[in-house]
Amino acid sequence: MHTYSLKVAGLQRELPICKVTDDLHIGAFICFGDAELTVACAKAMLDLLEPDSYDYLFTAEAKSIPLIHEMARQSGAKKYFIARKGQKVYMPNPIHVEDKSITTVGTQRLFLGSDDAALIRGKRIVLMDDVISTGGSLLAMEHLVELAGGTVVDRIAVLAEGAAAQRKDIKFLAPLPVFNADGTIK
Ligand SMILES: O=P(O)(O)OC[C@H]1O[C@H](OP(=O)(O)OP(=O)(O)O)[C@H](O)[C@@H]1O
Repeated sequence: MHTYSLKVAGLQRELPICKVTDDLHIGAFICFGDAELTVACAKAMLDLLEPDSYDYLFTAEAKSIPLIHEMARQSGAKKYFIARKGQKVYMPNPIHVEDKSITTVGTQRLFLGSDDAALIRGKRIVLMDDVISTGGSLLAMEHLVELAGGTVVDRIAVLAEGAAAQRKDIKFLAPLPVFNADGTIK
């Protein structure tokens, strides 16, 4: 398998290059289980945010969960929000939006309980994710926060993949190219 050598937050990792379609391959950035990387990326992302400029961090499950937790822990935040990709019985009257990402076949849905939505109402929210690629997940999170009555004041990720690296409305630690089947950069 081809790999891509990524340096981010002062650490080097070899990302396996995985097929999305015959024409599009991506470097798989998986923070799960990598405590050293999670701690370093969380610190570097917090360095890009003004501490007083937002009330809550917000993400969608799953791979960004350790990252958002570590960002909250390092910044002393007592609360953060995670949109779920399925409805849970303990979610009172959940609100939901459609979500489509580069790595998932078909459409997902993002859910938020009305208890969480009530806490978000009127608050300044920073959206965070491990990777922003097509921007589909970010857009879905933004819609969910708006539906809850919150205001998105910043968008931050570890990596901006492909064309996302040209976006001016997001903050990120490093760009991640997309690849051809032979492992060369597109
Ligand atoms: O900008 P996009 O095209 O939306 O792609 C980025 C999203 O895709 C990946 O999540 P994935 O859908 O694989 O979900 P997971 O974290 O639950 O595995 C990644 O963690 C981002 O959330």
